[in-house]
Amino acid sequence: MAGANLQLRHAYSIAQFVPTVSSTPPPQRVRIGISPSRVLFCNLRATSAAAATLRTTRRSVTVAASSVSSAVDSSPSSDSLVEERDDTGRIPLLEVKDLRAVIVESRQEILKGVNLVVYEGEIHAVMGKNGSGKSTFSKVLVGHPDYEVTGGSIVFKGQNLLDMEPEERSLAGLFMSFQSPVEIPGVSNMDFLNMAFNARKRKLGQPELDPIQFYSHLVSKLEVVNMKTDFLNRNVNEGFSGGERKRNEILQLAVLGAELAILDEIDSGLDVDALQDVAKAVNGLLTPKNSVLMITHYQRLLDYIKPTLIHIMENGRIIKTGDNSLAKLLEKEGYKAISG
Ligand SMILES: Nc1ncnc2c1ncn2[C@@H]1O[C@H](COP(=O)(O)OP(=O)(O)OP(=O)(O)O)[C@@H](O)[C@H]1O
Repeated sequence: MAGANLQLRHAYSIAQFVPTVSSTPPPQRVRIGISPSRVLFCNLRATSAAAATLRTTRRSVTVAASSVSSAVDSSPSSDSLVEERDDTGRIPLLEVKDLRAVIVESRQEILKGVNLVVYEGEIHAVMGKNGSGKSTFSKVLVGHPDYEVTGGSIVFKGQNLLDMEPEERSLAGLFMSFQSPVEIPGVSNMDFLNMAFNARKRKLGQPELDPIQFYSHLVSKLEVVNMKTDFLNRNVNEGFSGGERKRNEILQLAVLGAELAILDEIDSGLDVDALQDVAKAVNGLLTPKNSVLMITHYQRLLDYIKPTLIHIMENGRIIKTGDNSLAKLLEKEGYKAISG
């Protein structure tokens, strides 16, 4: 299929990025022509061609790579645990400072000053009531065109993320697993992953793998997520159960790698075995150099993927940060124990 244009009858999560398919509700089915050579990242699912049409969350104001001294909001309720964190000599992977963002169409402000610092090798969990802004925060990080950043800064590996297109963010090492991964009928999982993998290799100036070499690489990753090889021949996410889609997302992460993996509710819809498999896979991908930012509603995920810090988001801000005891408190007493 090399050289042939693929007609992706259902764009992958491009459906969540391409503005021509506007934001309400995010369509699951769009028609888009895409060349294999242009599939740069299956994580952001933005092609070079598609990305050119994206409205980005780029901000006109130049943002200096300013330091963010605390991982928490300046709110008095911030947890002392973070303030006491010894950051000496540590390299921040992600620094978010006073981030504000609105929905492009309605101009409604959703993020109202988010502060967060993630260091290399850390796992951060973001929790919070429905509608508090968790998914919006993660989508703004990857450059979702539904949102416009109106203030603050995001620095990733010392670079101003807000000056980067979604696909550049992906190349820089951001991966996002969406709550509802979409289908791409007509494109096998194997081909899709191979194209995305090679596109990234090309960009990094590294040798590409031919289909046979790539298959060997992929099989080892399948084991990591406990997926059968049958899934490779099936079209991307087509007919996959909710749990299979989540595993497939983690397979993409395993294949492509990322310095910061943003996992939005990877635990939703998973049975206990699948949850353990996915958690094991995520843990297996962790190194002292890469980090995870995961959004979850439940303590059970945190039993398997132990977070360095847990942040509670409320009304578009992080109002509290703490350790695992925060999640346990939530599980026991609900958000009233935190937000009062
Ligand atoms: N594109 C959009 N169009 C309209 N409203 C939006 C859009 N994106 C976010 N919102 C609104 O912003 C608020 C925050 O949504 P978001 O999905 O970030 O919350 P959340 O904390 O992830 O919620 P949940 O836990 O239910 O997944 C919600 O009220 C939501 O309806």
